[in-house]
Amino acid sequence: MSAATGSDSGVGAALTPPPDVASPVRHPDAPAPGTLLGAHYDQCFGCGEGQLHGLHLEARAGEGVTVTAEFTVRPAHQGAPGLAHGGVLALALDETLGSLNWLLRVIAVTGRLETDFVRPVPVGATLHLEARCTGVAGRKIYGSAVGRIGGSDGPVAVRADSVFIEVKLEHFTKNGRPQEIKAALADPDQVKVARAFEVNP
Ligand SMILES: CCCCCCCCCCCC(=O)SCCNC(=O)CCNC(=O)[C@H](O)C(C)(C)COP(=O)(O)OP(=O)(O)OC[C@H]1O[C@@H](n2cnc3c(N)ncnc32)[C@H](O)[C@@H]1OP(=O)(O)O
Repeated sequence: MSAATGSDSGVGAALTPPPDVASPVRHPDAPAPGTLLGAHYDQCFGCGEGQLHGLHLEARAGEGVTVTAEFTVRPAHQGAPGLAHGGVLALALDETLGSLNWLLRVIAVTGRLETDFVRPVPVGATLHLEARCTGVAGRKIYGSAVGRIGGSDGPVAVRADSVFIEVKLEHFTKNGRPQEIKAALADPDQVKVARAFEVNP
């Protein structure tokens, strides 16, 4: 069996929520609309301040189960001369969609991310992102996001649909490299963040 077909988990699964999908429920303890969410991990390439060339994406809680975020493209993020790499833009969408989990208070990882690149995004441009959870079906969390340039009401440059899959904290402690796991578990701020993601911490 090839790596690509590993467990066959989710292969071919649609990004369209099933008919029995439930509306997402904002957790009562979710950060208030307007709150800056902060990094879920200092070393995250999407949001961590500890990553020199990372995106340093800043996400903010919105109404319901929505978030907004901003990311300014730097020279380290280029694919073509003067233009953001598509993978970096997909990362920005992934990270913004992942931030929805702060509002659900669920730990989840990206299962599938489908991205449309609509306009080139130059170095120096700020990508204004908005994501919303479109439904929850069992462990599957559906979402959509767009990224605009030229302002928060500017034209759409990128968009994505996603399915995140809810996991337990053990997903990270069992699969991550021991030295980073040990450091994270020894950091009270990191443990606090992990608890903020979990229902009934
Ligand atoms: C400390 C700070 C914390 C907070 C940490 C937050 C981190 C956020 C980081 C940013 C986001 C990322 O980049 S996360 C990193 C990138 N992603 C990953 O590394 C994930 C790697 N994949 C996996 O580990 C696994 O495949 C899982 C966990 C996704 C699924 O495995 P599993 O747990 O065995 O689940 P399984 O039973 O197979 O499937 C459960 C249900 O989900 C569906 N499903 C499974 N995979 C997919 C898929 N790819 N696309 C669609 N649907 C899928 C199945 O059809 C099934 O639906 P049904 O039968 O129930 O209908």
